[in-house]
Amino acid sequence: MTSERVAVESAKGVNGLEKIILRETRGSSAEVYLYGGHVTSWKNEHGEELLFVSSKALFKPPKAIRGGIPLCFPQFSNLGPLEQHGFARNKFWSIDTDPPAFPTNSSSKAHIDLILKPSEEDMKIWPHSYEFRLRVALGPGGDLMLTSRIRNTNSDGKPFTFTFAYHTYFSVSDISEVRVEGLETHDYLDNLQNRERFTEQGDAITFEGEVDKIYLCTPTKIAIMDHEKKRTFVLRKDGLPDAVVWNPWDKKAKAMADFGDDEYKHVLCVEAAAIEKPITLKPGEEWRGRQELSAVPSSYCSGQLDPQRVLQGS
Ligand SMILES: O=P(O)(O)OC[C@H]1O[C@@H](O)[C@H](O)[C@@H](O)[C@@H]1O
Repeated sequence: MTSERVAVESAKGVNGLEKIILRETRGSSAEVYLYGGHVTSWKNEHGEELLFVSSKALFKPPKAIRGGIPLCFPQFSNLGPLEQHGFARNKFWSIDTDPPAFPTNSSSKAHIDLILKPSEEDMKIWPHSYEFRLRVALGPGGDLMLTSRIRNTNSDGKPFTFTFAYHTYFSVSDISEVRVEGLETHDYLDNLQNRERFTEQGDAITFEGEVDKIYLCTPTKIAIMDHEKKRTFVLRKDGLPDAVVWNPWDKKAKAMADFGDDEYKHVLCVEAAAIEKPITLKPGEEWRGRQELSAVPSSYCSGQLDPQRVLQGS
């Protein structure tokens, strides 16, 4: 059927890297690179890009792509012996042609299933056998849904432990006009202060400088309000108690070779994550972590929008 072909298409991306394009009938789209199992584009039905990818992103293994949605697994940041953010984001994933049934009753044709399994070389670095299945799906309204299923397939009876994050780079008009609702009053570990624990004060989070915080035990819904664009991103998550908020600001931006000097103004990372309490799986056990993003027009102007309605609405 033609509609089937339009919904999921394979194409060559930057530097000839293979990518999958998902299209929904109303016009929204998404792109996923097999390199990293990495979502690099999410556009609404008007063709507007909702994710940030740096103009300096390299698209060259072994460097992870700067922007979109890198997957941090099996280690978030440098919280362990592995390379920063683990290795899933710089491995080549495969298309999973026969994924086990999904419990979600998504009717969307615009989805792709990817799988990552370790090679013998990989097992020298992390001596565990696993199957990491990722489903990327576009809902009828243009929502972007990512579901990760990670299974321990060790045959030596050993459990393994990991931390995880969907390192989502949201495209924003001007970081100083953005506020995040849903994390206020929550405890966080401040990566800029030796991961010391603090409690967030105030009504909402706004940005005036570098931020790198791991919010703990956060609600399932977080709103990112872009006043200038009159757009609100709603992040819904399941199985992912923590939420990282990161913006490198000017100094760190300049220090990153694959990030433009002024690009920090147009990006905010809010990352659904499982960090504080690492996940342990025994052989045969599976963990699931889901992140769903939607972008809704917001008419926030002089307090017109009640953020609670955004957070509590369906
Ligand atoms: O440059 P990387 O490895 O992609 O990491 C970017 C940032 O990712 C964030 O998630 C971390 O909290 C930051 O500490 C880190 O700097």
